[in-house]
Parts: sequence; structure tokens; C-alpha cells
Amino acid sequence: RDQMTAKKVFSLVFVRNASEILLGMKKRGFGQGKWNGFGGKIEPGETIPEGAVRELQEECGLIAKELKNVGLLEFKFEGDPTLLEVHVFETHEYHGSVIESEEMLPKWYNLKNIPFKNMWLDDEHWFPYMLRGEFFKGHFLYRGEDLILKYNIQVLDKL
Ligand SMILES: CSc1nc2ncnc(N)c2[nH]1
Repeated sequence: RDQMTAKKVFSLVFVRNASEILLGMKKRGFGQGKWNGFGGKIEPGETIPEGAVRELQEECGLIAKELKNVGLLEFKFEGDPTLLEVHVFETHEYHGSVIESEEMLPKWYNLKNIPFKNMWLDDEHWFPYMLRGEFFKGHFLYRGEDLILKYNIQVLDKL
């Protein structure tokens, strides 16, 4: 059996201020119609944080001055051997102004009013760890995009 599952590495960046989080409404492609974090595939020759900074700027115009790695997510979709490895980051220090891109319509949400019903189903499970500042590792097995068959989340250490 082929033990070398294909792995794709992604960044996922959340911009924070004291009481809000910046989310992006995906306008096309994977995750279309959901409020997402910003990010995407890490390209050859760039580090994961470099890819995170690049994708954030491409998708919403902001330039992160610092990034904190807050967690790691792994996704499998039933019937697809690919493992998606998603490195989750927060930034509290950034400059530039938020702009709408072809991919994303950015919007600030109060932390008490996160639109989980219009987000990926996994978010409701791991956002609380991120918001509490706990470094988390989560693994999710999806059937399609609207059903999580199995998941586990562990706190690796409190940041
Ligand atoms: C593939 S599963 C997934 N969950 C997500 N949560 C927030 N933003 C994303 N882009 C996400 N992708």
C-alpha cells in the first residue's frame, strides 16, 4: 500500500485586533461562498511564513509585520489520498489597508459574532483554542465539504 500520501502545504492567516477578526468571503474556487481565513498553497522556494505573508497581501492587501503560528490543521477528504497540511497564523501587527480582491471580500467580525454557519465546518471546533491562545493541532476527515466524519484536536502547549 502506498504509504506516501501526497501532502499539500497551505497557510491560513487570521488578522486580529483587540475585539475583531478579519475574514474573507471566498468569491470563487475552493471554499467559495464561505467566510475563510486568508492563505493558500506554499510555493516552491518560499518558507511557510513567507507564503503566509504573500497570500495575505495578495488576498486582502494587508502586509503582516509579524506572524504567530497558532496551530496546525490536517484535512483529509474521503476518497482523496491527498493530505492538506494547514499552518494557521495570527497577526496583530500589520500595515496597508484592506482591499477587496478577485478572490476575497474582506470583512471585520466581532469575536463574539463569528459567522460559523457560513464557514468551513471545522472552524467552530478549533476557533475556541485559537481565541484562547492555545497552540492546537487538529485532524479532520471530511466527506465532501459539508460533513465531518471524524476529527480530533489536541492542545500542544499554551502560547
Ligand atoms: C479545507 S478545510 C478549511 N477550513 C478552513 N477554515 C478557514 N479557512 C479556510 N480556508 C479553511 N479551509
